Amino acid sequence: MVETGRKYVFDFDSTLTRVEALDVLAEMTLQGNPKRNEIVAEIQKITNLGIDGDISFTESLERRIRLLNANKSDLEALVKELRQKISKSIESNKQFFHEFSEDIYVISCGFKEFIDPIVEEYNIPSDRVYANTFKFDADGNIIGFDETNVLAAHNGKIDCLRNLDLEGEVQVIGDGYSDYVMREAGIAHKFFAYTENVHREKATNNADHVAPNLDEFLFVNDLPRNLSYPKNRIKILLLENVHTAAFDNLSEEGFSVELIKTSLSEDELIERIKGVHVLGIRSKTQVTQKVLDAADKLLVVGAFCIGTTQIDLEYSKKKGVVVFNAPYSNTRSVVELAIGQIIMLMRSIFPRSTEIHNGEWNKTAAGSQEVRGKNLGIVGYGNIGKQMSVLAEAMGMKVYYYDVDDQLAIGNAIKCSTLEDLLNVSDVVTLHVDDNKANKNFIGEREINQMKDGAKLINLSRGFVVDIDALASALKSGKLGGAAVDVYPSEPRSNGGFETPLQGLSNVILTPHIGGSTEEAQRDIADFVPNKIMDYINTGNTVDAVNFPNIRLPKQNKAHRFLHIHRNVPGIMAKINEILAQYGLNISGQYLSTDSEVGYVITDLDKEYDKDVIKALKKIENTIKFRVLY
Ligand SMILES: NC(=O)c1ccc[n+]([C@@H]2O[C@H](COP(=O)([O-])OP(=O)(O)OC[C@H]3O[C@@H](n4cnc5c(N)ncnc54)[C@H](O)[C@@H]3O)[C@@H](O)[C@H]2O)c1
Ligand SMILES: O=C(O)[C@H](O)COP(=O)(O)O
Repeated sequence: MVETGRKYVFDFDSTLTRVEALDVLAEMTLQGNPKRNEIVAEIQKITNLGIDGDISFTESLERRIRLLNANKSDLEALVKELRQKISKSIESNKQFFHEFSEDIYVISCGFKEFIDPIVEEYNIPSDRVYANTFKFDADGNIIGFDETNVLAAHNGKIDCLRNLDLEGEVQVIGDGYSDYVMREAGIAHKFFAYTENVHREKATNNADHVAPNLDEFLFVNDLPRNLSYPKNRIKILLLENVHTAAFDNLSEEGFSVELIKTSLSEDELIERIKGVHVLGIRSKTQVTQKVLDAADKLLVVGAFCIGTTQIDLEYSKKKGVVVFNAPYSNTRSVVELAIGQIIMLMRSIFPRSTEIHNGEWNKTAAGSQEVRGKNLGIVGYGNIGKQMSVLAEAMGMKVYYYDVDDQLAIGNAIKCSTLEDLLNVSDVVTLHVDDNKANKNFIGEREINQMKDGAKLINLSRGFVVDIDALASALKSGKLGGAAVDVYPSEPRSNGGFETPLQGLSNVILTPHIGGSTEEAQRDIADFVPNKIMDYINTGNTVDAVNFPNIRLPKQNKAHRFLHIHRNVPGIMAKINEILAQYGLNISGQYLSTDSEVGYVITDLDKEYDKDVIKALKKIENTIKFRVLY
């Protein structure tokens, strides 16, 4: 970073601090006043009218001071309060204010009495703070302001800056009308609309650049900063109506997030993925090779669900794109639905309910049985299968399970060594195998014929697992006594029309892939997946990534972190370390995790180093991705 000869002119209220100081003062002085809320609202209204230029600033100041009813003794408490209200990204970038102190000015229509003590801590001395001053009476009451000060007049900042006659490029950073007019009048060279605390259209519409925080301002100017890359520059695209809490979590972290209600087709996604750093999807969106090739900035795919076969995991890895999912958040929701379905199917509740809807009373015990003592066959004894086992036993069912992996029996469940054994014995078969494509048509005509006559089949796993035509025939012929189906070989991308051969069949419960769609599950996923995403973006952690070498990194402590993803071919590690040694870097930690395809090396090092090392590391043959974090 180079000394630029620029001058930086900061506004105070709602820029350096998150608040308008006079509003805070009003809140304090009017405590106990029965009309407090009314007066505070009036003061805020007048503040905004002044900031937006709808009334003259002098008028706004006069009117507010009249309503304030403040005393000199209140100012100490105000300063104390303002110290707690420094803008977040200003506070985290103190280094900039210290290093560039000589070039930083504050020009504010606020008052030196409270600005000076605040900005002093940011190395800005009183003689570089241009602001109004109060007038007090003999008892210390604030009765007005120094009217001869240029800043007390309408558009006073223009005159103030003109009088300063600063050399070099002058950049103004502020949130309001009075700031951008300095640029408009030609006294400042650039105006940065600062939107970390308030977003004023008049300011943003007239800005040379909108800075959602100081990180952005420092990044654009290549100035020393606390963050390697401003978070607002990280674009996140969330599809398939993921819970809005995910949007809130990621936006609050400072990322730029877009939420789309539906899934997108491959072509649409290819169009939208450009410039996107993080893609959030559920089970419908196909992240194919073509999509990944079009993704020029993609770092992470977050599957806001359990299944991940909709994502080309191997190709993502080759591209250095890390994939996370939510392996447990909706487990319980699926299990509860399946339990409900077992009872509904065994009691033939849906046919009885449909009859009544059609105006028919059919009280009968035919085809209605208790679940107590019946055999439940669980196919796929993973997270969902095991919870099913516990709840079904609690209802008095006898549980049998079959899994391709060696799974430990929970409770009194009985392990079957073949699928056929399980199918032969079960009154209800429930499928919870994973979404592995090898499970296509895993349950077909042959397997259905191995089931007991009149048995029920439940599929909440994946649509392709069951040959749906074979299932429809078995239901029509009476071989099976009922089915509950939540997933289909082909599902629409958004809500609307849908057809399946299972429609209209008796004792068949059809649901639109809602096994995991409960408020609780979606809310939990909306915390779980964003946390994984943020951890990877902010620190490089890949714990729980489904396609990538997992690594839990220690906290970065005043260090810069190099993240190097490469194809796992011999000699890369040696090359990385050769370059680090060549540039004489002081390494405080190095971590490596590999699988057969990729290697992920993380190096923590002292802040001071020759930045050319980055170019050299990026040039190493077989490098897939490289990032610097601080
Ligand atoms: N309907 C929904 O809304 C919904 C919600 C959540 C999960 N799911 C689906 O439920 C399924 C299970 O989820 P989970 O979290 O329990 O997964 P999991 O990975 O924990 O368990 C799957 C189990 O199936 C076993 N398995 C795989 N293929 C098998 C086969 N051919 N025969 C026998 N066992 C086999 C695996 O060994 C594993 O133990 C997944 O397909 C998931 O996508 C659907
Ligand atoms: O994989 C899953 O978790 C389920 O199939 C749920 O998927 P969804 O979030 O698209 O409903």
